[in-house]
Amino acid sequence: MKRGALDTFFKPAVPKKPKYEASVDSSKHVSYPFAIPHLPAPFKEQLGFAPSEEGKPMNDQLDLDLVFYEPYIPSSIAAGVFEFLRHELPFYRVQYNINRGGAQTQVNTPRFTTVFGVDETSRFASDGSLVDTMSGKQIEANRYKCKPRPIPQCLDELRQITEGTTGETFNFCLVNYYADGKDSISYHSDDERFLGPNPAIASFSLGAKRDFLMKHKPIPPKEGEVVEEPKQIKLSLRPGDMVLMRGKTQANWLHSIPKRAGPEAGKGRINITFRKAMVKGGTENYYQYNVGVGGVYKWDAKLEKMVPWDEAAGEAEASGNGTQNRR
Ligand SMILES: O=C(O)CCC(=O)C(=O)O
Ligand SMILES: [Fe+2]
Repeated sequence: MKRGALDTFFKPAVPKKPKYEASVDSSKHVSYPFAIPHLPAPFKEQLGFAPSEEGKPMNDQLDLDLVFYEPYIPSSIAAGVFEFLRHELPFYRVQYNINRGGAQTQVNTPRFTTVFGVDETSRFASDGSLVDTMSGKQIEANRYKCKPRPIPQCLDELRQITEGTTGETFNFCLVNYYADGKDSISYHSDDERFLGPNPAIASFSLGAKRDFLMKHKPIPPKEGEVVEEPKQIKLSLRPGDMVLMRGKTQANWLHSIPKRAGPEAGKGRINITFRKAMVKGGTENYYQYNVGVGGVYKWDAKLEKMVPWDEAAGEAEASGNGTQNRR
Protein backbone atom coordinates (compact mmCIF):
# COMPACT_ATOMS: atom_id res chain seq x y z
CA MET A 1 0.00 0.00 0.00
CA LYS A 2 1.27 3.48 -0.84
CA ARG A 3 2.16 5.74 2.07
CA GLY A 4 -0.34 8.44 1.15
CA ALA A 5 -3.21 5.98 1.22
CA LEU A 6 -2.26 4.74 4.70
CA ASP A 7 -2.04 8.31 5.99
CA THR A 8 -5.49 8.99 4.68
CA PHE A 9 -6.80 5.86 6.36
CA PHE A 10 -5.46 6.70 9.82
CA LYS A 11 -5.95 10.47 9.82
CA PRO A 12 -9.13 11.84 11.40
CA ALA A 13 -11.61 13.45 9.04
CA VAL A 14 -10.37 16.88 7.96
CA PRO A 15 -12.80 19.64 9.01
CA LYS A 16 -14.38 21.63 6.22
CA LYS A 17 -11.81 24.17 5.03
CA PRO A 18 -12.93 27.77 5.42
CA LYS A 19 -12.85 29.77 2.22
CA TYR A 20 -10.42 32.25 3.73
CA GLU A 21 -7.30 32.49 5.86
CA ALA A 22 -7.99 34.81 8.82
CA SER A 23 -5.96 38.01 8.85
CA VAL A 24 -3.91 38.83 11.97
CA ASP A 25 -4.66 42.55 11.73
CA SER A 26 -8.00 43.99 12.73
CA SER A 27 -9.99 47.22 12.98
CA LYS A 28 -10.61 48.29 16.57
CA HIS A 29 -12.79 51.05 18.00
CA VAL A 30 -14.47 51.78 21.34
CA SER A 31 -17.86 51.62 19.62
CA TYR A 32 -17.31 48.07 18.25
CA PRO A 33 -18.46 45.17 20.42
CA PHE A 34 -15.35 43.27 19.18
CA ALA A 35 -12.39 43.79 16.82
CA ILE A 36 -13.18 43.26 13.12
CA PRO A 37 -10.43 41.45 11.17
CA HIS A 38 -8.97 43.08 8.09
CA LEU A 39 -9.94 41.74 4.69
CA PRO A 40 -7.80 38.63 4.00
CA ALA A 41 -4.92 39.60 1.65
CA PRO A 42 -6.00 37.37 -1.29
CA PHE A 43 -9.45 39.01 -1.29
CA LYS A 44 -7.90 42.47 -1.26
CA GLU A 45 -5.67 41.49 -4.17
CA GLN A 46 -8.58 40.13 -6.22
CA LEU A 47 -10.69 43.21 -5.47
CA GLY A 48 -8.09 45.10 -7.47
CA PHE A 49 -9.65 43.47 -10.57
CA ALA A 50 -13.11 44.88 -9.78
CA PRO A 51 -15.41 45.58 -11.46
CA SER A 52 -15.37 42.10 -12.93
CA GLU A 53 -17.80 43.15 -15.67
CA GLU A 54 -18.56 46.54 -17.11
CA GLY A 55 -21.70 48.14 -15.67
CA LYS A 56 -24.83 48.04 -17.80
CA PRO A 57 -26.73 51.37 -17.74
CA MET A 58 -30.49 50.99 -17.20
CA ASN A 59 -32.14 54.32 -17.91
CA ASP A 60 -34.74 53.47 -20.53
CA GLN A 61 -37.67 54.01 -18.14
CA LEU A 62 -39.16 57.18 -16.68
CA ASP A 63 -36.94 58.63 -13.89
CA LEU A 64 -34.80 55.48 -13.77
CA ASP A 65 -31.02 55.77 -13.55
CA LEU A 66 -29.24 52.51 -12.67
CA VAL A 67 -25.94 50.88 -13.50
CA PHE A 68 -25.99 47.09 -13.05
CA TYR A 69 -22.72 45.20 -12.61
CA GLU A 70 -23.06 41.42 -13.12
CA PRO A 71 -20.86 40.87 -11.20
CA TYR A 72 -18.76 43.63 -9.68
CA ILE A 73 -16.88 41.50 -7.14
CA PRO A 74 -14.79 38.80 -8.95
CA SER A 75 -16.52 35.40 -8.79
CA SER A 76 -13.23 33.87 -7.53
CA ILE A 77 -13.74 35.60 -4.15
CA ALA A 78 -17.50 36.30 -3.88
CA ALA A 79 -18.23 33.18 -1.77
CA GLY A 80 -15.20 33.79 0.45
CA VAL A 81 -16.03 37.45 1.06
CA PHE A 82 -19.61 36.44 1.95
CA GLU A 83 -18.39 33.88 4.52
CA PHE A 84 -15.84 36.31 5.91
CA LEU A 85 -18.31 39.17 6.45
CA ARG A 86 -21.03 36.91 7.85
CA HIS A 87 -18.53 35.48 10.33
CA GLU A 88 -16.78 38.68 11.38
CA LEU A 89 -19.32 41.52 11.54
CA PRO A 90 -21.55 42.37 14.52
CA PHE A 91 -25.25 42.20 13.61
CA TYR A 92 -28.49 43.41 15.20
CA ARG A 93 -32.15 42.49 15.01
CA VAL A 94 -33.66 45.92 15.57
CA GLN A 95 -37.07 46.50 17.15
CA TYR A 96 -38.70 49.91 17.38
CA ASN A 97 -42.11 51.45 17.98
CA ILE A 98 -44.17 53.39 15.51
CA ASN A 99 -47.40 55.26 15.93
CA ARG A 100 -50.02 53.63 13.73
CA GLY A 101 -53.36 55.44 13.83
CA GLY A 102 -52.73 56.64 17.38
CA ALA A 103 -51.64 53.22 18.66
CA GLN A 104 -48.05 52.28 19.49
CA THR A 105 -47.04 49.31 17.35
CA GLN A 106 -43.79 47.35 17.60
CA VAL A 107 -41.90 46.76 14.39
CA ASN A 108 -39.50 43.82 14.20
CA THR A 109 -37.00 44.47 11.38
CA PRO A 110 -37.31 41.33 9.20
CA ARG A 111 -33.53 40.84 8.74
CA PHE A 112 -30.23 41.39 10.57
CA THR A 113 -28.59 44.78 10.10
CA THR A 114 -25.44 46.68 10.99
CA VAL A 115 -24.05 50.12 10.08
CA PHE A 116 -20.77 52.04 10.03
CA GLY A 117 -19.93 55.64 9.17
CA VAL A 118 -20.67 59.24 10.02
CA ASP A 119 -22.27 62.12 8.07
CA GLU A 120 -20.33 64.88 6.30
CA THR A 121 -20.27 67.24 9.31
CA SER A 122 -17.82 64.97 11.18
CA ARG A 123 -14.95 62.62 10.45
CA PHE A 124 -12.91 60.12 12.41
CA ALA A 125 -9.40 61.27 13.36
CA SER A 126 -6.60 58.66 13.25
CA ASP A 127 -7.02 58.02 17.00
CA GLY A 128 -10.67 57.07 16.42
CA SER A 129 -12.16 60.24 17.92
CA LEU A 130 -14.65 62.39 16.01
CA VAL A 131 -13.59 65.80 14.75
CA ASP A 132 -15.57 68.54 13.04
CA THR A 133 -15.03 68.36 9.28
CA MET A 134 -14.67 72.12 8.90
CA SER A 135 -12.57 73.06 11.95
CA GLY A 136 -10.73 69.76 12.50
CA LYS A 137 -11.45 70.20 16.24
CA GLN A 138 -13.01 67.59 18.54
CA ILE A 139 -16.80 67.65 18.17
CA GLU A 140 -18.97 68.84 21.04
CA ALA A 141 -19.94 65.97 23.38
CA ASN A 142 -23.66 66.19 22.57
CA ARG A 143 -23.48 66.28 18.76
CA TYR A 144 -24.70 62.66 18.57
CA LYS A 145 -26.95 60.65 20.85
CA CYS A 146 -25.70 57.51 19.09
CA LYS A 147 -22.11 56.30 18.96
CA PRO A 148 -20.89 56.49 15.36
CA ARG A 149 -18.59 53.66 14.26
CA PRO A 150 -15.80 54.06 11.70
CA ILE A 151 -16.09 51.87 8.59
CA PRO A 152 -13.81 48.88 9.31
CA GLN A 153 -10.93 48.27 6.90
CA CYS A 154 -12.61 45.17 5.41
CA LEU A 155 -15.56 47.25 4.15
CA ASP A 156 -13.56 50.40 3.53
CA GLU A 157 -11.48 48.60 0.87
CA LEU A 158 -14.69 47.97 -1.06
CA ARG A 159 -15.92 51.52 -0.45
CA GLN A 160 -12.75 53.03 -1.91
CA ILE A 161 -12.85 50.83 -5.02
CA THR A 162 -16.54 51.65 -5.48
CA GLU A 163 -15.81 55.38 -5.23
CA GLY A 164 -13.16 54.99 -7.92
CA THR A 165 -15.49 53.11 -10.27
CA THR A 166 -18.57 55.28 -9.81
CA GLY A 167 -17.06 58.74 -9.31
CA GLU A 168 -19.33 59.10 -6.26
CA THR A 169 -18.27 59.53 -2.63
CA PHE A 170 -19.67 57.61 0.33
CA ASN A 171 -19.46 58.06 4.11
CA PHE A 172 -21.85 55.30 5.24
CA CYS A 173 -21.92 51.55 4.91
CA LEU A 174 -25.14 49.70 5.81
CA VAL A 175 -25.18 45.90 5.86
CA ASN A 176 -28.25 43.64 5.75
CA TYR A 177 -28.10 39.91 6.48
CA TYR A 178 -31.10 37.92 5.24
CA ALA A 179 -30.81 34.62 7.14
CA ASP A 180 -33.22 32.83 4.80
CA GLY A 181 -36.09 33.35 2.38
CA LYS A 182 -38.34 34.59 5.20
CA ASP A 183 -36.16 37.66 5.75
CA SER A 184 -36.96 40.63 3.54
CA ILE A 185 -37.14 44.37 3.02
CA SER A 186 -40.48 45.83 1.98
CA TYR A 187 -41.05 48.43 -0.73
CA HIS A 188 -39.37 51.74 0.16
CA SER A 189 -37.12 54.37 -1.33
CA ASP A 190 -33.92 55.69 0.20
CA ASP A 191 -34.97 59.28 -0.34
CA GLU A 192 -34.42 60.74 3.14
CA ARG A 193 -33.64 64.45 3.13
CA PHE A 194 -30.37 63.83 4.95
CA LEU A 195 -29.00 62.18 1.78
CA GLY A 196 -29.53 65.38 -0.22
CA PRO A 197 -31.18 65.52 -3.67
CA ASN A 198 -30.52 62.73 -6.22
CA PRO A 199 -28.49 60.50 -3.89
CA ALA A 200 -26.21 57.79 -5.31
CA ILE A 201 -26.36 54.42 -3.55
CA ALA A 202 -24.13 51.47 -4.44
CA SER A 203 -25.79 48.18 -3.43
CA PHE A 204 -23.84 44.88 -3.33
CA SER A 205 -25.14 41.30 -3.17
CA LEU A 206 -23.34 38.30 -1.69
CA GLY A 207 -24.58 34.79 -0.88
CA ALA A 208 -28.05 33.57 -1.86
CA LYS A 209 -29.65 34.70 -5.08
CA ARG A 210 -32.64 36.99 -4.43
CA ASP A 211 -35.02 39.06 -6.53
CA PHE A 212 -34.79 42.85 -6.38
CA LEU A 213 -38.12 44.41 -7.34
CA MET A 214 -38.60 48.00 -8.40
CA LYS A 215 -41.79 49.94 -9.12
CA HIS A 216 -42.45 53.58 -9.96
CA LYS A 217 -44.17 55.66 -7.27
CA PRO A 218 -47.80 56.49 -8.14
CA ILE A 219 -47.97 59.36 -10.63
CA PRO A 220 -50.65 61.93 -9.70
CA PRO A 221 -52.92 62.60 -12.69
CA LYS A 222 -52.60 66.05 -14.29
CA GLU A 223 -55.76 67.82 -15.63
CA GLY A 224 -57.39 65.25 -17.80
CA GLU A 225 -54.05 63.64 -18.63
CA VAL A 226 -53.43 60.02 -17.71
CA VAL A 227 -49.76 59.21 -17.37
CA GLU A 228 -48.98 55.54 -17.70
CA GLU A 229 -46.70 54.29 -14.94
CA PRO A 230 -43.65 52.32 -16.07
CA LYS A 231 -43.78 48.53 -15.58
CA GLN A 232 -42.34 46.83 -12.51
CA ILE A 233 -38.69 45.73 -12.86
CA LYS A 234 -37.25 42.49 -11.52
CA LEU A 235 -33.48 42.09 -11.21
CA SER A 236 -32.13 38.69 -10.23
CA LEU A 237 -29.27 39.51 -7.87
CA ARG A 238 -26.43 36.98 -7.77
CA PRO A 239 -23.31 36.87 -5.58
CA GLY A 240 -20.94 39.74 -6.37
CA ASP A 241 -23.52 41.81 -8.27
CA MET A 242 -23.80 45.56 -7.68
CA VAL A 243 -26.63 47.94 -8.50
CA LEU A 244 -25.76 51.63 -8.55
CA MET A 245 -28.92 53.68 -8.06
CA ARG A 246 -28.56 57.37 -8.78
CA GLY A 247 -30.13 60.52 -10.25
CA LYS A 248 -33.91 60.70 -9.94
CA THR A 249 -34.26 56.99 -9.05
CA GLN A 250 -34.83 57.32 -5.26
CA ALA A 251 -37.23 60.24 -5.66
CA ASN A 252 -39.43 58.30 -8.07
CA TRP A 253 -38.97 54.55 -7.60
CA LEU A 254 -39.52 52.08 -4.77
CA HIS A 255 -37.48 48.89 -4.30
CA SER A 256 -37.82 45.71 -2.23
CA ILE A 257 -36.45 42.22 -1.59
CA PRO A 258 -39.57 40.07 -1.14
CA LYS A 259 -39.68 36.87 0.88
CA ARG A 260 -38.97 33.84 -1.24
CA ALA A 261 -39.40 30.06 -1.29
CA GLY A 262 -37.50 27.50 -3.33
CA PRO A 263 -34.01 25.98 -3.29
CA GLU A 264 -32.17 29.25 -2.46
CA ALA A 265 -34.54 30.06 0.43
CA GLY A 266 -32.46 28.15 2.98
CA LYS A 267 -29.34 30.18 2.28
CA GLY A 268 -28.20 33.47 3.77
CA ARG A 269 -27.63 36.65 1.79
CA ILE A 270 -25.62 39.79 2.56
CA ASN A 271 -26.42 43.18 1.11
CA ILE A 272 -23.96 46.06 1.48
CA THR A 273 -24.97 49.62 0.60
CA PHE A 274 -22.66 52.63 0.44
CA ARG A 275 -24.36 55.99 0.86
CA LYS A 276 -23.53 59.59 1.69
CA ALA A 277 -25.34 61.34 4.56
CA MET A 278 -24.98 65.11 4.55
CA VAL A 279 -26.19 66.09 8.05
CA LYS A 280 -26.13 64.67 11.58
CA GLY A 281 -29.79 63.60 11.43
CA GLY A 282 -28.69 60.93 8.96
CA THR A 283 -26.22 59.50 11.45
CA GLU A 284 -28.83 59.36 14.22
CA ASN A 285 -31.37 57.73 11.89
CA TYR A 286 -29.02 55.06 10.53
CA TYR A 287 -27.79 53.98 13.99
CA GLN A 288 -31.28 54.02 15.47
CA TYR A 289 -32.67 51.68 12.83
CA ASN A 290 -29.65 49.50 12.03
CA VAL A 291 -27.95 49.06 15.44
CA GLY A 292 -30.74 50.06 17.81
CA VAL A 293 -30.84 49.31 21.52
CA GLY A 294 -30.81 45.50 21.59
CA GLY A 295 -28.05 42.91 21.82
CA VAL A 296 -25.33 41.96 19.36
CA TYR A 297 -25.51 38.84 17.20
CA LYS A 298 -22.52 37.01 15.74
CA TRP A 299 -22.32 34.12 13.33
CA ASP A 300 -21.74 30.72 14.96
CA ALA A 301 -19.96 28.52 12.39
CA LYS A 302 -20.84 25.30 14.24
CA LEU A 303 -24.52 26.07 14.70
CA GLU A 304 -24.57 27.78 11.29
CA LYS A 305 -26.69 30.66 12.52
CA MET A 306 -26.53 34.08 14.18
CA VAL A 307 -26.45 33.75 17.96
CA PRO A 308 -26.61 36.44 20.68
CA TRP A 309 -22.97 37.39 21.18
CA ASP A 310 -23.11 38.83 24.66
CA GLU A 311 -26.41 40.04 26.00
CA ALA A 312 -24.70 42.24 28.59
CA ALA A 313 -22.67 43.99 25.87
CA GLY A 314 -25.81 45.34 24.20
CA GLU A 315 -25.28 48.79 25.60
CA ALA A 316 -28.39 50.93 25.50
CA GLU A 317 -28.26 53.79 23.04
CA ALA A 318 -30.61 56.72 23.17
CA SER A 319 -33.76 56.05 21.21
CA GLY A 320 -36.43 58.30 19.83
CA ASN A 321 -39.04 58.20 17.15
CA GLY A 322 -37.68 59.38 13.84
CA THR A 323 -38.81 58.27 10.42
CA GLN A 324 -37.94 54.88 9.05
CA ASN A 325 -38.53 54.07 5.42
CA ARG A 326 -36.87 50.67 5.33
CA ARG A 327 -39.05 48.01 7.01
O1 LIG B 1 -30.89 43.85 0.07
C1 LIG B 1 -30.96 44.61 -0.89
O2 LIG B 1 -30.53 44.30 -2.01
C2 LIG B 1 -31.63 45.97 -0.76
C3 LIG B 1 -31.46 46.61 0.60
C4 LIG B 1 -32.08 47.97 0.67
O3 LIG B 1 -32.86 48.36 -0.15
C5 LIG B 1 -31.73 48.87 1.79
O4 LIG B 1 -31.00 48.47 2.69
O5 LIG B 1 -32.18 50.03 1.77
FE1 LIG C 1 -33.12 50.51 0.01
